[in-house]
Amino acid sequence: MRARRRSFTTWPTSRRCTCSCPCGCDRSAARDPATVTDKPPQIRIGKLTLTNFRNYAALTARFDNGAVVLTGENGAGKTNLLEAISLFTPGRGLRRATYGDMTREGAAGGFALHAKLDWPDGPVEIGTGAGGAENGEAEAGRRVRINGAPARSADAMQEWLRVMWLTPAMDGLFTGPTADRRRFLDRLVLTIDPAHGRRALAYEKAMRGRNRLFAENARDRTWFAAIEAQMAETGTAIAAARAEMARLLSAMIERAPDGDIFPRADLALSGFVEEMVANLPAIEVEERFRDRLAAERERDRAAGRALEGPHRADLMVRHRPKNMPAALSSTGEQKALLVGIVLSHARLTGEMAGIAPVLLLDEIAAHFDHRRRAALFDILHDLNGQVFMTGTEPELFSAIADRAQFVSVSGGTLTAHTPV
Ligand SMILES: Nc1ncnc2c1ncn2[C@@H]1O[C@H](COP(=O)(O)OP(=O)(O)OP(=O)(O)O)[C@@H](O)[C@H]1O
Repeated sequence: MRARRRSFTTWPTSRRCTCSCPCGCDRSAARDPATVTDKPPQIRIGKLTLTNFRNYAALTARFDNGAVVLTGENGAGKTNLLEAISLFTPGRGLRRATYGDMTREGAAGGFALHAKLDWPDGPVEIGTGAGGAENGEAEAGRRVRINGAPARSADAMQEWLRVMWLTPAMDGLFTGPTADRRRFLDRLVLTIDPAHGRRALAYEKAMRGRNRLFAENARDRTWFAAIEAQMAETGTAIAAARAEMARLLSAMIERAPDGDIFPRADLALSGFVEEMVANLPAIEVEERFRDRLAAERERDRAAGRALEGPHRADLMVRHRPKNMPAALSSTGEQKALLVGIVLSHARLTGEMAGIAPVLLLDEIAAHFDHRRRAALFDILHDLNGQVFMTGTEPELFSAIADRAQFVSVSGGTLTAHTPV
């Protein structure tokens, strides 16, 4: 299978993704073009194994359908299962918890997760795990294996699987702190462009270095200039990637066939660097950002941190039909808006990464009436990606009774059951 690839065209060539992934770089030459279809292929998690993860001591689950409905009482372990799947991407998963918290209470040695992916040209095995701190040592970091061989970083998983999620904790995204929207935006970027995580880490490292110099009351101009050049370079790349994502996603939202069910969103970015990126070549943005950091060094010294930069950017969303900020929309409208963004992003991922993403939709059905639920299930089916949905009552999913695998979750075990 040859992954269909498109690159983020506005980035400077030197900052384009250079990893071996299907996001716009040189991967997949060995794949068979004969299997290319109009829709991106569904990459399905066929088998999932959890060891000492949250309330699962040892679980092996098999999924034989593109739509999986997980139902069970509160506290049964539905979200824990989604969280486990969200760890087949870089980062700390959908709860952003510590590895210690993810490890089953009382278990020594951390947790382990394993997924067998059904790729069109054969199975791919991904294993990941973390934790296992002993004698008060720092928690051990994340380990990743692909087809049995250790991977250099968690980024490697993105070559084989793209995962995006929507959880009830994100219901307040438009009204909550800027940091949550920024994180959401970065997750949207990362799902399509695996290099984004490395850029963010490099920027944060440089910024922490500068903050440390402030804390030590250092005044070495050469040292500051070197760190600020790093911040400017990586910060501009971050802002450019975000701006490109906003542009591509907006174009996809425009094309969305379901705009009347899930209202179209207008997206914009605010932030010192993000706003420059929209109007100037990257090289000039980088220079201006570097100059600004130097010029505002004393202001930042007084604050103990950088007061401007991509770490302060915001994603601004408007409800187009209502022509008002998303934050002023009703709870249901905000949820519909967010679902619309995630669906358009899933389409974009399919087009750009060449594989349909796995979607994790926690308690997705609860907010919507029957008509919207039925429409959502049709759209998800059409997207062709594997989707895991949770809910306390199977009745909420009656509209896909004949198209989904229904699984009942209880106390760390899974049982297949017949839909109602
Ligand atoms: N590290 C851990 N070890 C053991 N159990 C844990 C751990 N972390 C969380 N749990 C337990 O996992 C259980 C299931 O949580 P989960 O959030 O998956 O439930 P849920 O089925 O999604 O429920 P709800 O419908 O209320 O959202 C909780 O009872 C919680 O106490």
